[in-house]
Amino acid sequence: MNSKVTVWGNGTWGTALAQSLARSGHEVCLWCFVEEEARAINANGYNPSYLQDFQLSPLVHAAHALQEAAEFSDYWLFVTPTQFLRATLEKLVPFYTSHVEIANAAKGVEISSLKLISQLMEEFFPGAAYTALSGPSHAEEVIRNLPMALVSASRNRESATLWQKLLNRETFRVYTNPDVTGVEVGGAVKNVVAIASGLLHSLEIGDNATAAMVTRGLSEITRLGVALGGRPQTFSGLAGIGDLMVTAYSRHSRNFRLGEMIGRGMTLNEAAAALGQVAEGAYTVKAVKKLSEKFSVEMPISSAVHEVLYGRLDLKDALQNLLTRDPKPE
Ligand SMILES: NC(=O)C1=CN([C@@H]2O[C@H](COP(=O)(O)OP(=O)(O)OC[C@H]3O[C@@H](n4cnc5c(N)ncnc54)[C@H](O)[C@@H]3O)[C@@H](O)[C@H]2O)C=CC1
Ligand SMILES: O=C(CO)COP(=O)(O)O
Repeated sequence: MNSKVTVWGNGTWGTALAQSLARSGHEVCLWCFVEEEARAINANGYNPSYLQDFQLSPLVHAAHALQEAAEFSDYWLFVTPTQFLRATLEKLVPFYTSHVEIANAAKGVEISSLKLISQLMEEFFPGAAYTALSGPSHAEEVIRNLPMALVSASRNRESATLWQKLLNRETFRVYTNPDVTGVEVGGAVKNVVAIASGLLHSLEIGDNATAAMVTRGLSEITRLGVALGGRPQTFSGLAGIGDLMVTAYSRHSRNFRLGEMIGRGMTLNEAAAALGQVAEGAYTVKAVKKLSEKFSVEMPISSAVHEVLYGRLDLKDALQNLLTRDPKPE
């Protein structure tokens, strides 16, 4: 089926997803927060700000006007950074109709409300069909059409299957999953562990230490996910360990690179500016800290990342604290 899809967000991931949808023959309206970027994409056929080296399919066109993008299609795919999503959704309420199928491919937890993205969508579009798309998927590889796989998670099987059909191709494999909460927690919190991985990398303390930290990181992601209602098995799937691996071990990862830069001496603000792209883990960690307190979930790695980024704890002291915790069963 060839359809029309609106992609809300022309950052690195939105641009790669738009191109991927066009490769499957879908017509795409790529909504741009910045008006000049929409103009430049339509004039030159590539995104001047993200993935500049890649010519976009003629099936992709850009729009800045919310109404134009909203009325273009009944398939709305959000790729807006999480902390900006509320302001975007507020403006879209007047254009929403019950025909619209909503999907989201951004990863994070809203700091102000501690809501997952599915809960934010429910706040603005009560009862809407909603699907979370998540898994190991660096945009830099997707835009080059290299093979990957992700999860289409919805409580409504028809919606999960609909997005699977829209997106699935040989190089873009899509698996359905009913566990929206688990998939969203996995995608959001792995970014915090990826920052920890970058921090450890800067200390050059070895692969063993990173493997141990990432594995214990998966434990705390799972603990939080299950406390919020997710299924344990989701965390051993693509949206759990799969995404954790690709983010904690890849040079493409914004979160890994942010952690590495901070570990080498930059402040958070300096590292974020040098990155020039969103590293969601730096925001999600604030929400995770509050959630872990609210649900009494022990999350020592996330807590250490929070202290290093926002507290006064030196990285080496944070590591020392982790290494000297009381021994316990796995
Ligand atoms: N880059 C990647 O490979 C992947 C990213 N993601 C997730 O996708 C989401 C977007 O990430 P990227 O595309 O990498 O970000 P990016 O940093 O490349 O782009 C950020 C986008 O946000 C827009 N923006 C800036 N201020 C805004 C505002 N106030 N309101 C609305 N939009 C605003 C920018 O114009 C730009 O389009 C994040 O949640 C990220 O975790 C998920 C999978 C892969
Ligand atoms: O979510 C991602 C890959 O699946 C991208 O992670 P980064 O934002 O750290 O690059």
